[in-house]
Amino acid sequence: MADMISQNQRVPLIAGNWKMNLDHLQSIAFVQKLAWTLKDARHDFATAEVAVFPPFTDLRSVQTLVNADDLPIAFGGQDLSAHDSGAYTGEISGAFLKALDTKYVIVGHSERRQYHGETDADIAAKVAAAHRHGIVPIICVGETAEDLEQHGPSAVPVAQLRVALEGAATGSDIVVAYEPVWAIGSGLAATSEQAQQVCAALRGVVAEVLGDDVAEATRILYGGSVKASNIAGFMREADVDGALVGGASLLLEEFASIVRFQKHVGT
Ligand SMILES: O=C[C@H](O)COP(=O)(O)O
Repeated sequence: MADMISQNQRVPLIAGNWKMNLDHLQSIAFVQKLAWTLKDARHDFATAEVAVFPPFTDLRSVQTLVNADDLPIAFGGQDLSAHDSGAYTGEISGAFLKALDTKYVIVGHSERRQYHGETDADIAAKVAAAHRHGIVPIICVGETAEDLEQHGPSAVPVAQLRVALEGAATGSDIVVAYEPVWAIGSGLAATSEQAQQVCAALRGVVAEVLGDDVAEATRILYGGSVKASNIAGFMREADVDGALVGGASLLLEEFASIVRFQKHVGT
């Protein structure tokens, strides 16, 4: 069946990373309004999956709401520990995230690399931890402005992904997010052509490490100053299967508009 899988069969994922914004009460209001807005707009969730990534302290509230109202919105953690339990003050285990029904976890976000000194090896260990607990890691990679100048657009993200995939368990799902650091929160998004070039190279790494079938089925997202006004260009690209959205994921109407831009699936 491998040759039957095409990029058109990858259901796009629009993921909203709230970073350190919205407390547990605000998270309930936001998710409820997002669900209403998408329902009013008759959003077809089969054509674009929606996920939010609240702070850890919000996850139980979001889970309770999503489960009680049976909302078609996935949620995940912004990070997890490489360890399963023990004396690791401040860390959150994949087991705890799984117990709250989290489907995804962001791993290796550039803010974790920059402010918490996470290395590629740490990130590989976190990918392994996510898979141990049945959580899909969204593996973030991306180059800084200096990397771009010195090595071009693909070299650093490709090298980062190669190491991160050392932690991936055979047969377990992954999502990759290409987030050029210079585009995050800067208002200066990559062009859709730049995103396509790097996402295609990243798909090549997935193929090399995990095989062609996995590469064909893996969603690769673009992140960095995504807005309702530029999502269409990214989604037209063959190797871009959605977006990891930061600032715009906190703006209800803006985020709903990004979600509603649908790539045609199964055509
Ligand atoms: O995780 C999301 C990214 O860091 C992108 O953030 P941004 O959309 O605010 O540029």
